[in-house]
Amino acid sequence: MSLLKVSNLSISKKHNNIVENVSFDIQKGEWLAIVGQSGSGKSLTASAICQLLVPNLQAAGEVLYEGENLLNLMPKNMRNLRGTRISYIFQDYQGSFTPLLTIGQHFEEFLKRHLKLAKSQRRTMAEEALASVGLKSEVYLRYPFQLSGGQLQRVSIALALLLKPDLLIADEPTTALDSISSFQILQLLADLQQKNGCAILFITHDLRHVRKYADRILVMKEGRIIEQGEKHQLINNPEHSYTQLLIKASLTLRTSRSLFSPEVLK
Ligand SMILES: Nc1ncnc2c1ncn2[C@@H]1O[C@H](COP(=O)(O)OP(=O)(O)OP(=O)(O)O)[C@@H](O)[C@H]1O
Repeated sequence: MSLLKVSNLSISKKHNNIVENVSFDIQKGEWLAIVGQSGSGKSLTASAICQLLVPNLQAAGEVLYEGENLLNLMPKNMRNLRGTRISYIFQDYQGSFTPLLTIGQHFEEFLKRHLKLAKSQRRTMAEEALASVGLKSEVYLRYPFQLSGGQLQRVSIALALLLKPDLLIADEPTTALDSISSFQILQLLADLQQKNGCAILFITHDLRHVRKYADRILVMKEGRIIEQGEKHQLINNPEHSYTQLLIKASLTLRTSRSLFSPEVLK
């Protein structure tokens, strides 16, 4: 059975569809990538899953998780589910932090909201989470502006995975990072996924990352899914001319043999 099943999801503004009849499912522990050029509707699709669309946009259709259509969930229930069962990390990781709160205070707020624990237990849990993403415990006392982009994105991942969600939605999590930090962050996500077994819905327009990490790929164009399939099948035998173009474009970006060597791309 699928972990999450999206059926005929449409997103509209004043009755004009921006995303149209999108259907896909995510299996437990799977890494599913949504690719497509800028403006194709990837982020809106991801945001709609947990009711994160801005108020001028409406979602219709079905997002089935544990027998419930998440589009109809009451706001309070959705807030409880978000961050615990389904978590997000975004490209704009800085925007996810409150500048005047330390990293530790972010953990405190999050844990107090979702769990009943003693202060010392919360501190231990936060420090273990920081360690799991390769950060020292001293980061707990720092403010967001005192961390690099890569470090801050690591904190976002630690917070997103803190309560062991079933699904992590990662919306272009490395776009704002340099290429070395990007690969480190993605490798970290892959390692944590191995450990935690969560599924990842990975939004990107960079096929290089998809080649390495995804199990399945879904291609969007102008608000619709035009092709989806298992990674090797889709990359080696793309049916749609747009998918062929995307793959060709990603191949011309080959700059270093090591980055794209068969070992890396396997
Ligand atoms: N609040 C909004 N009101 C109206 N149109 C919007 C709104 N948000 C996004 N759009 C439009 O919806 C379309 C899809 O946007 P979306 O952000 O999902 O694209 P994307 O594929 O994620 O692009 P990118 O890779 O650049 O993030 C775009 O044309 C965008 O301009």
